[in-house]
Amino acid sequence: MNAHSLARFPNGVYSRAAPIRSQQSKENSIGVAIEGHNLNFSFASRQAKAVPILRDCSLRIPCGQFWMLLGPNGCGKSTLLKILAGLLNPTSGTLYVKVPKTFVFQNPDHQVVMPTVEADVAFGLGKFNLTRDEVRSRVSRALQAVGMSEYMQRSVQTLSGGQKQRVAIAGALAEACKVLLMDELTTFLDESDQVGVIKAVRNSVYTSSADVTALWVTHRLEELEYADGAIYMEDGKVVKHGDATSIRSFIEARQSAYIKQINS
Ligand SMILES: Nc1ncnc2c1ncn2[C@@H]1O[C@H](COP(=O)(O)OP(=O)(O)OP(=O)(O)O)[C@@H](O)[C@H]1O
Repeated sequence: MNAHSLARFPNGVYSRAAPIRSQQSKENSIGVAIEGHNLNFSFASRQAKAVPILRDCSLRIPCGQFWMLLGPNGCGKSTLLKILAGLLNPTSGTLYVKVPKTFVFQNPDHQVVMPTVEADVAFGLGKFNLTRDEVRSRVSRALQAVGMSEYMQRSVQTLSGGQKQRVAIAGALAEACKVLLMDELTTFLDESDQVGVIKAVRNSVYTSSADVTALWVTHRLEELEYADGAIYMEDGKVVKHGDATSIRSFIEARQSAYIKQINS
């Protein structure tokens, strides 16, 4: 079994992620963590008709950066993220995602499964044949990256939602994950936990020697201040793709045009 195809699933165990059956790019461009071209995805309706969800989505995210994926409800953000994670297969298109990759679930209780923080972060390391010292060292570096070093011996039941999210991210980092895919992690968190998680991700990307890349789905425009780049989707399509500042201006202009339109 390829350890890199493993993802933690809601049943509380590691399971094999669905393989990406789309054609992988032949040249995995150096310096690129995620690259997709003309990705399409449809669900089958009850009448067995294909309902298009993603249409010709193309994106390119460089290694070692923190990117965000934004767009209105139902535009296809989670579907695209699941395709990048290998949890769904695109109907057509080409895709390259660096491995190991980890999909971090919105509800940390689906991912943080061991009794203590230390045991949970070490949970996925069994398959690597590491010495006890190597395991300790990986766990300690991962917890440091997410600002949770002092929680090593804590029971996970005593952690807040945001702290659990950070432990889930540390688990991925300990396994030398290269791409973190995160779906609206801050939705159910209070403001200080939200900032804690987002800073932990940013710190993991910037301080890691392993060239970690993160893609973060969010509804919150203000979170763009932490991002290097962003992708904006509408109605199953990637409408704009670029640096975080220009995407923010683009979305604000679109929102004010919409408000003018409904007020006129
Ligand atoms: N299993 C499914 N069967 C049929 N349609 C689905 C399924 N899952 C999602 N969809 C539809 O696909 C579209 C995109 O959903 P998706 O969850 O990707 O959007 P989203 O942008 O992440 O939305 P939100 O911001 O509300 O979480 C929506 O219209 C949704 O109803």
